[in-house]
Amino acid sequence: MTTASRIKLAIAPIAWTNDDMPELGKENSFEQCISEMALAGFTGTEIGNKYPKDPDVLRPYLTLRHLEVASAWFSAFLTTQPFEETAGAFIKHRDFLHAMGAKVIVVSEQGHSIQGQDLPVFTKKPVFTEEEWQRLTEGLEKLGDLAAEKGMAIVYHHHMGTGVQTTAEIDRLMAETHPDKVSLLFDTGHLVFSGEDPLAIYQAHQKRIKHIHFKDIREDVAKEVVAEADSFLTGVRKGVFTVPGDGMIDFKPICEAIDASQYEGWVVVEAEQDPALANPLEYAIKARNYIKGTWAI
Ligand SMILES: O=C1C[C@@H](O)[C@H](O)[C@@H](O)C1=O
Ligand SMILES: [Co+2]
Repeated sequence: MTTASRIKLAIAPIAWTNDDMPELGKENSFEQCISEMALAGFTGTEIGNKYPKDPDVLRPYLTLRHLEVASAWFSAFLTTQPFEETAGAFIKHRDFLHAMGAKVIVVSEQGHSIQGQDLPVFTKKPVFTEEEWQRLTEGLEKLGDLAAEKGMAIVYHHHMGTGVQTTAEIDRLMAETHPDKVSLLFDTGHLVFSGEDPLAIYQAHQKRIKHIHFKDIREDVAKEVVAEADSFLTGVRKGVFTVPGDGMIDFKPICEAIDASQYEGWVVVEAEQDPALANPLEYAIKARNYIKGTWAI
């Protein structure tokens, strides 16, 4: 199989309207966002806060633009709330994604997360206790069972400012969950921002990786976030993330590793930055051109 027949390219709406900071891009409409995704040459999208919540309303908007739903983010609170609360919200999210034809569900543990708080992201990230690790791994396996009821899989999103951010934390999560129940999302931007080696992580966990986010890092801004003890969201506002090809990450060896693993699924360009400073259509085209030039897709 060729790269182009194994991999589909999507883009996340977070560059147009930011769910973590809805004031960023509030002027950008839903239809502008999805039209510009299609115009830039993408065939998939994730879900943003301006998207219609009813699958029957959303579907025709996307079909008109030849866009599919790749997946969407789900915040779990397995370490801080009774399982039933996360499960109830998860089932609604799963059923929405299933109705939209998605195969994977992005899950991130937000119990104790500081990603939305005004705290230094490098020094105040949570570290789970043994009991929290157990609640997390058992809860994720149960979410994996719920996903499997619909023929879907959960893909865990390691993330800055959370209890699963570093290489050791990702390794532990993978070691302590069953491969048939919990898969992994590989996000280049979060790994490099955290100081991890994305290629090594890809190679270590390639059999578990079922969803990919491509974002690049502006190295000078990443250094400033450390030096000034900035929060995650301050880093985003300052422009730590950008599209592939516009930052410090060498995507060529990563694309080669993805090819070598015969990965089948979505690669989602996800580069949240202030749309008033980085025009979303311009950056979407920049990302599409860079990927075309680096990879045979
Ligand atoms: O996948 C993601 C979803 C966002 O809401 C998040 O904060 C971002 O950084 C990300 O990687
Ligand atoms: Co991501």
